[in-house]
Order: sequence, then C-alpha cells, then structure tokens
Amino acid sequence: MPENSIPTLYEWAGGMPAFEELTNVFYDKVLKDELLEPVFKQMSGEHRLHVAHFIAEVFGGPELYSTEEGSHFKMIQKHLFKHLTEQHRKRWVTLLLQTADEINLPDDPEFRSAFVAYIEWGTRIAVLNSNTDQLLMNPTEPMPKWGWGVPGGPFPG
Ligand code: HEM
Repeated sequence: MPENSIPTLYEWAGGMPAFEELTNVFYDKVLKDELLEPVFKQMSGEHRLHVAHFIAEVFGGPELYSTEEGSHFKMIQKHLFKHLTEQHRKRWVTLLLQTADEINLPDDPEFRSAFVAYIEWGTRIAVLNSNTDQLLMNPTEPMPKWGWGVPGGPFPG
C-alpha cells in the first residue's frame, strides 16, 4: 500500500461522530461509577465534547481543540491538583475500553494497539500531573500526534 493511502487513526475510527459517541457514552458511564463520579461531578457541559476533540486531534483529526478550545498545556493544567490515583486511572481506562467495544470502534489488532497505547500514555501523564505542584512543561508544547506505530497501518483484511 503506498504510504499516502494509509488512513489516519481518526479516519479509520470513523471521524468525529465516532469520537463524540465515544466520549458521550463514556462520560455517562463515568457519572454512574461510584469511584469516578466524585472526580467528575463538577465537569462542565462541554467537557465530553472537548475530550472528543482532543483525542480526535491527537489521532490526526481537525485541529479543533488546539485552535478553539485549549492546547496540550491547557489540557495538562486541567488535571493539576486533582490528586488522581492509579485506581482512578484503571477505572477510567476500563470504562473507556468497554465503551469502545460497545460503540463498535474498529477492533482490528492494529487500531486497538495504537488506541490502547495512547490511552495508557495519556492517562499515566494525567495522573502524574494531577499529583505534582510544579509543572515542568513548556506552555507552547504541541499536541501529541499519534500514528499507527510498529504495525504501520490498518489490518489489510
Ligand atoms: C488520554 C487521557 C486523557 C485525556 C486525553 C484527557 C483530556 C482532558 C481534557 C481535554 C480536559 C479538559 C476538558 C475541558 O476543557 O472542559 C480534561 C479535564 C479533566 N480530566 Fe482528563 N484526560 C485524560 C485522562 C484523565 C483521567 C485518567 C482522569 C481521572 C481518572 C481525568 C480527569 C479529568 C478531570 C477531573 C478534569 C477536569 C474536569 C472539570 O473541568 O471539572 N482525565 N481532561
């Protein structure tokens, strides 16, 4: 397959409607979860849309979050002083992956490998930043850009 015909993770996932459905269904679950509900009960009405836009942009989608809603630095700042634990993180990941299955995000090995790798990375960074009182990050730090990684592209079948 020529390199320029490899879809982005964003395209492969189904574009913005897929990311919006993912975060909508996910945060409904979060608000029913006894461990996570107290952490998220004060989130804004736009939280789920912003997170959809953030993840979509990381996966090669339009630059909505970084141009209109925040930046990587602003996202990191939103986690400061939240004192998230590994238990919170694990539950967050579990519910997100359950949601991915429920809404039928592509389940080929290549897509899920890239998806889970980003979620592991991103959630661990969120926990680290929620427990520090000195943020050592350049405010102009660009958004992370995730690719297919070692598998190199979607499953050909
Ligand atoms: C890949 C992982 C993650 C991403 C991409 C992410 C993304 C974001 C974004 C974009 C915001 C700002 C939303 C806005 O502008 O309204 C935010 C806020 C927040 N996130 Fe995360 N997050 C991640 C992981 C986590 C985890 C694991 C937790 C806790 C278990 C968490 C807890 C929060 C909280 C409490 C806020 C602030 C909510 C409020 O405004 O009250 N995040 N996150």
